[in-house]
Amino acid sequence: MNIGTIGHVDHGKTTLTAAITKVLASRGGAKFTDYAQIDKAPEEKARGITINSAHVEYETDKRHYGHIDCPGHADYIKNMITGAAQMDGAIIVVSATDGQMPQTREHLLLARQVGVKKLVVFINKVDQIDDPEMLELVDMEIREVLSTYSFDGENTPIIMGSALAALEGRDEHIGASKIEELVKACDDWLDLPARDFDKPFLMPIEDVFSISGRGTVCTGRVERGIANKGMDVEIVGLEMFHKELDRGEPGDNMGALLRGVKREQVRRGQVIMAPGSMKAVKKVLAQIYVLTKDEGGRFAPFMAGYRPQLFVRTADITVHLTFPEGTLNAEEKMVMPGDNVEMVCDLHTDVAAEPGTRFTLREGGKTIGTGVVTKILQ
Ligand SMILES: Nc1nc2c(ncn2[C@@H]2O[C@H](COP(=O)(O)OP(=O)(O)OP(=O)(O)O)[C@@H](O)[C@H]2O)c(=O)[nH]1
Ligand SMILES: [Mg+2]
Repeated sequence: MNIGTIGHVDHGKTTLTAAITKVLASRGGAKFTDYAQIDKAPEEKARGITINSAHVEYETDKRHYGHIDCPGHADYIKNMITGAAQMDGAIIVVSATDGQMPQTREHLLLARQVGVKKLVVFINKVDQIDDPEMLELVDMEIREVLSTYSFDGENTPIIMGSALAALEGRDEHIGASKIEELVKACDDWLDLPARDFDKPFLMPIEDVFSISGRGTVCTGRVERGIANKGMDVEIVGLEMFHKELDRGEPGDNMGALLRGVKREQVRRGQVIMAPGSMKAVKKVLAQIYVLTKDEGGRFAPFMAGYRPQLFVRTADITVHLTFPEGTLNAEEKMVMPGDNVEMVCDLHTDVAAEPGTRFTLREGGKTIGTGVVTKILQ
């Protein structure tokens, strides 16, 4: 299972990550990774965007975790939107001295939008708080914020401790024992993601051939689900047909022979999928990260009405971008390189998509942004 630490700057995400590896290393479930090793994360290239992030791994009695920690706010934004390291669940770190802060909320919102269903809260730096009532207040406040962003504020486990104490091997009652509690809460509360194998079948069409006397063959790489010979499939934008597919699994490159389908009816960019598993959409709401010029993006800002190309799987569609209804000063509002912004995407042709579908935006052959669908509008 993939998780990560998220939360406001300086609240202790990296210290906590190091502390988890230290505590679990003491019983053989991890290799201790010190603070300095985590924060000196190697640069990673993800879809042309540089994301600085560190990955550590550890094992509990129940599960194996891959854990991501990013060094900065911008890296979290990019990571969540691109899904460079997908999080199936997260640990939100909140310093007891500050309580929830703007980036606490921003990370919660993004986590929600990219499909993280459950979180565990670690209230950190309790070594600096003498007043127990203060901790109660932080507890109440964070439960309220969780509910605001549609998480289960009432039942989400909240653990209070000190990552630094755990890392330094002192004050067991707020240190190591709280890390044990945190890890146990992750095991018990966070749900394992559905495996790609168990999801409905979907294959983006890369190429189309026609074999005379037999029919039309579409090739592509299976994104998820299993295809079995003879099963019914739907081609988005086409009606349902009864087709013959050989078994295909996620990751397989395959060709699907579609009898009765004409060459002209299918094209690159469409998807073949389990009937009814996804809809063809024309208009969606999306969270978009706009690349900076150093990341190869635009030099100048853009405004509502901007029309880049949207790339999703094998499809390439012109998109018309506007601000959501109710945006203040939408006429004059500018989107700057480096911004994280919510926009309405009006697609020139429809495409198979659902909340969580990721895409990139390109203009004149260069990637200028990356996004994730948060809502289907039409
Ligand atoms: N007193 C105290 N200080 C802590 C605790 N945990 C972390 N710190 C300190 O808080 C500061 C920030 O900790 P980091 O772990 O770097 O915080 P971060 O959330 O990773 O920060 P960014 O990655 O920059 O957003 C450091 O000086 C830590 O030593 C704690 O439990 N108690
Ligand atoms: Mg950090």
